[in-house]
Amino acid sequence: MSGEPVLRLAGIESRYGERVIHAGIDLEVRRGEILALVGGSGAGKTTLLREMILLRSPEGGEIELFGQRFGAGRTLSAREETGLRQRMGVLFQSGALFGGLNVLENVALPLSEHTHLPTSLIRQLAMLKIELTGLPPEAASLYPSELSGGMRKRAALARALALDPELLFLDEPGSGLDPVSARAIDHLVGRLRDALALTVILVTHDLTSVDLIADRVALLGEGRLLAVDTPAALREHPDPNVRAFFSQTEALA
Ligand SMILES: Nc1ncnc2c1ncn2[C@@H]1O[C@H](COP(=O)(O)OP(=O)(O)OP(=O)(O)O)[C@@H](O)[C@H]1O
Repeated sequence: MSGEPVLRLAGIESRYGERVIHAGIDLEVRRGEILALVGGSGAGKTTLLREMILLRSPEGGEIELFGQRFGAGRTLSAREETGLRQRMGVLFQSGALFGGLNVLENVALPLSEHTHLPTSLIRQLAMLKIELTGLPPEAASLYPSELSGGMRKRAALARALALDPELLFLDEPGSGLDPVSARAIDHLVGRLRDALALTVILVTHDLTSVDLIADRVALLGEGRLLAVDTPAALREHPDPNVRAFFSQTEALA
């Protein structure tokens, strides 16, 4: 993976009141790669994810997304923000599907909000995304409460892909799933990355998932990035804290 960076973090500082969560994070995410963001509970993964998806502004430092810079010193205009949002898809941990809408309506929603396409075309595009995520066509008319955990993740993924994003954020995609379903989601993410030339940022606790699909891993701890490298290299890393993260996490798994 040697694509140009689509996302760059420079000196990111994040605080809640007096509490420092990030004390200077530098990271580049290259086009076409799957980068896993890992770290102990409370390390600040979700906070960093929220900053990357424009839901939170860092207290210091700068983010460059698709060449556009923003952060503590520069806020985006509403128009710039909308432009960036349309180029990224987010799969939230909860799935965040609307319970009152069926799968087709959930997946069609971003298309009806952000495009002026005719309804019939929106339905066709939504069906395409539903099928891309491995759901059977019959699932389109089901409501979230009628889906299994794995199907719910797939439906949420179909919605995240609705606007053909270049960059996909996945927050704990395997959470709440049995190991077989979690591995199926990993394989799906890997296939979608290849088929759609996506760049993927994956926040996870699941090291099996990291080994299966991540090209690189960024390990957060002590307010900084302790290491960024391939999963194999991090297991052999010279810093014992980095190696310890992997052995402790594996011992707990
Ligand atoms: N809105 C908030 N206000 C105050 N403190 C917060 C807020 N959100 C998160 N924190 C604190 O910031 C720290 C980092 O939280 P964050 O959720 O980013 O970590 P995480 O690595 O995603 O953790 P986990 O793996 O447990 O989800 C935690 O100690 C958390 O309690």
